Amino acid sequence: MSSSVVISGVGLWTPTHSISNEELVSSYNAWAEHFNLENQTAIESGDLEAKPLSSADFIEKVSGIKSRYIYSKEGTLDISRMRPILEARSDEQVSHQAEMAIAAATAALKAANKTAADIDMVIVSCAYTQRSYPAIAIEVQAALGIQGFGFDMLVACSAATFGLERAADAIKAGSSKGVLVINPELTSPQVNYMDRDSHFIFGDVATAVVVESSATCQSAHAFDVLGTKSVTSYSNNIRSNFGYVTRTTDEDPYSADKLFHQNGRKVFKEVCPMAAEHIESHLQSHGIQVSELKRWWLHQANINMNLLISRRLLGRDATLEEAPIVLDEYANTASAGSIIAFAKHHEDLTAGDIGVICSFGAGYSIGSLILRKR
Ligand SMILES: CCCCCCCC(=O)SCCNC(=O)CCNC(=O)[C@H](O)C(C)(C)COP(=O)(O)OP(=O)(O)OC[C@H]1O[C@@H](n2cnc3c(N)ncnc32)[C@H](O)[C@@H]1OP(=O)(O)O
Repeated sequence: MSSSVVISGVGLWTPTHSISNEELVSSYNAWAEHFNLENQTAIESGDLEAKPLSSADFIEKVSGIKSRYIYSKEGTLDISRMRPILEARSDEQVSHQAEMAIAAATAALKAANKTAADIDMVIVSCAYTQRSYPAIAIEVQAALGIQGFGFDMLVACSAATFGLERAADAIKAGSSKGVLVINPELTSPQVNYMDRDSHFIFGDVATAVVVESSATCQSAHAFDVLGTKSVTSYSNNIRSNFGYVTRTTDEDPYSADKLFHQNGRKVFKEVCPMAAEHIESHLQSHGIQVSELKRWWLHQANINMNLLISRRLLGRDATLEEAPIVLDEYANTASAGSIIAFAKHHEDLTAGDIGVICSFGAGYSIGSLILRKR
């Protein structure tokens, strides 16, 4: 029998610190009230807009998010700062993002029953890297003692699925024996905790996946990769203008447009049908009916988006068993969300069960993998 591409292990690293909606809203509202008091005259004369108050009930109702993990909680809720404090590290120390990546990668290797010697390609794939070079992937490669090569790639919310497609292609082509795809999503430095409409959306986490050939697989919970599909379509509705060019344009590097910002309603309206059509056409191209799907490991941006996407395809709401939700605990973790759902909800499937991992978000970018339990 010919060999296939398999996902043989997944690892999840969760930060120890978390912030509940109530804590977050209490800090934001204290900051907003302080801002409004300090700027009372300008607000009363109409020169400045008052900062509106946030609400924990609103957040849970519109997003399904109850809490989020954060790499460093210190400073984030302090109304004189409103951003995390991360200690600066020397060139000789492991970088913050590599530390997260190594923890998730180590867990993935263990789950796959593999060691560093079985891997020859490391992809660090996420929404942001904390520096441009040397690549975080090469730092991780060195720390784990992997021979071969590594590189970073950025595709916002679809970084994990796009990275997995690159890995699957390398295994299929025979150019790699084992690939680690790692998603250290350190989102908190880019969250605008002073923006009522987006302060609640993101959390920090790291996930990692081992991709190899069925010929070398020694895992009890492996999945054949039946197909991969990636699509992008340019949109400004989710954007961050943060970048190395800012130094030369003399703009304020801390201004709101340099942080995550979005037109959430438009994203919701435009991305849901795109993601539903993407999943349907991907399944069709493999002769698989939507009704045959045992599990949907969907991107975790908003519970209502996930319900809408499954409803469009199933004609009813997917159950939590069919389409597990992790964003109540983790919030939106950019590309890692669908992989967290996979990490927490795959061991109960039986041989032959089919599931789909699907990401959707900034770019716009949509990526999917059809998996079958071995
Ligand atoms: C930092 C890391 C970045 C990672 C890379 C990027 C990865 C991604 O692509 S992730 C982003 C993907 N984006 C999405 O999936 C967004 C999809 N959209 C959504 O989830 C929703 O639109 C959501 C939750 C943002 C807002 O929900 P929605 O129902 O559309 O509310 P919205 O229209 O904004 O506001 C409704 C009302 O509540 C108010 N409101 C907004 N925020 C709040 C709040 N926190 N508290 C109270 N009221 C609020 C609004 O002002 C509005 O009032 P009005 O009706 O008077 O204008």
